[in-house]
Amino acid sequence: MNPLLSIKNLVKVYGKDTRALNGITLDFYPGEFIVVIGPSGAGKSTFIRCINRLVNPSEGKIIFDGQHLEKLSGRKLRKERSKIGMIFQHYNLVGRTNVIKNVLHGQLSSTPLYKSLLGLYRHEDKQEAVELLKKVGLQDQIYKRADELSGGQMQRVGICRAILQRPKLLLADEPIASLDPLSANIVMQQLHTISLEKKLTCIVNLHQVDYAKKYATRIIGIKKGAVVFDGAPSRLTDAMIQEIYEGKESQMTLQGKSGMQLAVGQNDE
Ligand SMILES: Nc1ncnc2c1ncn2[C@@H]1O[C@H](COP(=O)(O)OP(=O)(O)OP(=O)(O)O)[C@@H](O)[C@H]1O
Repeated sequence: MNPLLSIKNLVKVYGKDTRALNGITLDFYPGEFIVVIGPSGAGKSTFIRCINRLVNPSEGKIIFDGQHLEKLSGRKLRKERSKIGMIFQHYNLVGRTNVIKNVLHGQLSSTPLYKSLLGLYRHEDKQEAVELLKKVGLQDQIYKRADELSGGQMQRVGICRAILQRPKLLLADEPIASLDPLSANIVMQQLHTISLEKKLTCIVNLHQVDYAKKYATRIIGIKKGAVVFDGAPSRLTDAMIQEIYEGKESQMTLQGKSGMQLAVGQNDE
């Protein structure tokens, strides 16, 4: 099987000498649900954001669906980017706009500007938006303003928006970091279920090792901008987790009572 995404020797240097990514080479295959873990400052967000060029890499290649994304700009970049859905930690919804319009924003790249300004969305897009919102249990919130929702509900809207874009690849940058454990559990479950149903390739940054083990088909551990683990969840031993989070064991609970309270704490390096 050909990879959907090939990353070759990806380097990102911020400013003069903050080397956030130190030469990452990875292939991602269709249908994988990949969770990226690592301590705070390891480079997880930078890695995810380089893939869709929200952050421009300093060196390396990003070959997605046969296109060298690192070489693209303008309209060509926007076209390729429209095949990559993104879910953000802080949701990035338009607060004063209602839920369904926020979801329909996922289709903006393929909707003519005048139509989106007039709110003239395609019937099939509206139908699918409603279906998606039902799937995540938000059928009663469709016409509510986004800023009236809870964090967990907002993130579920964020998932629907990304899915309505009909992406080949879904990126999620700490999608549950701002949520309480119960909402986090619901969001992860729904993200996983929808990705499976739509046969999407999904790359998710998480601080919670337990969720990584529960949902990932493959876990990638990043430390100081380099890959230090790449394998099946069953291969991620406690010793390996300690190695990845070296010196931060005290902030990490490996087995919480509720089975979902296993956050790896952030530090302020
Ligand atoms: N815009 C930026 N300008 C300068 N340095 C940055 C910028 N963004 C990130 N960095 C630095 O790059 C390194 C990697 O940061 P990044 O946010 O990618 O890590 P992370 O693993 O996602 O961390 P966290 O889990 O805390 O979000 C850190 O040293 C960080 O301070």
